[in-house]
Amino acid sequence: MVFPQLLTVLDTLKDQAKDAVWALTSCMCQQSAKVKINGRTFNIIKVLGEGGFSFVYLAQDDISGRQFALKKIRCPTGSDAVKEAMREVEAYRRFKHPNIIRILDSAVVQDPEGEGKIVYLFLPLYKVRLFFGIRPRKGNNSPQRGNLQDAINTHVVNRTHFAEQEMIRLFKGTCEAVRAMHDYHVKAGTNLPSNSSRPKPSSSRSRHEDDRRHSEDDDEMFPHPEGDGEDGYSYGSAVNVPLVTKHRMEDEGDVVFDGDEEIEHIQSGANGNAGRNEHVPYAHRDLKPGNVMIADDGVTPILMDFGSTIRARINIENRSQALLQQDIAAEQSTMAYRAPELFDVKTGVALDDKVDIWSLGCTLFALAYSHSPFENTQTTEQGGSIAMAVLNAQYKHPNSAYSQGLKDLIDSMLKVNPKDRPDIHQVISMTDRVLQTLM
Ligand SMILES: Nc1ncnc2c1ncn2[C@@H]1O[C@H](COP(=O)(O)OP(=O)(O)OP(=O)(O)O)[C@@H](O)[C@H]1O
Repeated sequence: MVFPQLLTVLDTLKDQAKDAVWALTSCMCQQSAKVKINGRTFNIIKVLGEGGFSFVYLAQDDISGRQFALKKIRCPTGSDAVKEAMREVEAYRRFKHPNIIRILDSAVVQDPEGEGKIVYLFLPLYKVRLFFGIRPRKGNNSPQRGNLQDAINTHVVNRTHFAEQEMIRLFKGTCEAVRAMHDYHVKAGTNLPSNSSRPKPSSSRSRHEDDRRHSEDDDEMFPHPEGDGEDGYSYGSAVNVPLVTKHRMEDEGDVVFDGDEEIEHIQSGANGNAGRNEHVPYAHRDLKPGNVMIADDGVTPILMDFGSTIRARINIENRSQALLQQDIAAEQSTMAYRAPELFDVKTGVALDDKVDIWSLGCTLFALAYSHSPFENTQTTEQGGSIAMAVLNAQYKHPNSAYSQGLKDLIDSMLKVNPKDRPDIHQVISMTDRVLQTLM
């Protein structure tokens, strides 16, 4: 059955190409493309970024002039892509923290150019000041902007590097965002769906390809466009656009989109534990410099991109569950930052939030030395795979002026056995200690 899969790949590529051409032509012709959502018109000023399954645009409300980052996720017909996108929306809503990006609004519309749907996420805009992809040299008073990967790239081009204190502060803010996820609590007595109902993707298929195999029956899961009280944006009541379906999302924690087959309405206090909070850790699962924005103040890191976020604790009881988790990780977590236990998922173990600690170790290493510890290693340069380097924790610190405390902190997170890694609280304490030695 090569042909249906091939057609699906071609369809996905065609969709991506359409977005790219649209973005390019609107840029070159100096005229702004427009998108109409819920009766409101938004001018698309430019492309801010492109991910595996989405484009992020700078969009401006025609009437108020207010600007947003508008993330557009194309969801082909007959797929689970909408559910996946809604899971991302739900994750954005779930975590409220100064170092975590908040979602202002979301909408699901019929794709005017195809049979599928489009999920739009309205996010606060973080300004990126780039000159052909390169931020200006330090010393010209322009604050750090873009994401941490942009900052790393700028350092590479300018042959500079982060000052240790600055780097540690950015890292600590990122860790505090991660702590909010690992420490997530829900009201007692809630019925939490399991992660295990997720359909089995194949590592040889893209998310969209795989999605096509599932029936489209989840329109009622779409969210109601919502404003947020604290200077968030609201569509108001005008609804004269192809907003295909909408669904009121309850307050935080009430509706969960974790299982593909289930939406569970959580009943607080149902088992008599009302008043106590239950610890339900979430893992980001794709921590890397490219997923941490630097806020407009130039110093506050903001964690974003919750497309891979999942409840952290997953018991692996049999081989098929192990392969499923391996496939999900292969599809959704960036290889050079992915924990070893996700490359080779073992039966009879539990995956947990320590996968993020490994990625934090890789992230801090990348801030210090411009690349993940498992890129540009002797193993990979000699043709060995990143996976082999990761599974053996094969890396070494390049020569640098960074403190031994910083190097020890990185090493503590890059332990092959997750149990040997510190938890996020310990990482933050260790980070504080390194910071103190620098002041
Ligand atoms: N709020 C924002 N303000 C400014 N730029 C943003 C914003 N959100 C995203 N971007 C830009 O768009 C890029 C892609 O965003 P994001 O990581 O959310 O997309 P994605 O499709 O999930 O990506 P990936 O495939 O890497 O996981 C970011 O790296 C960033 O450069």
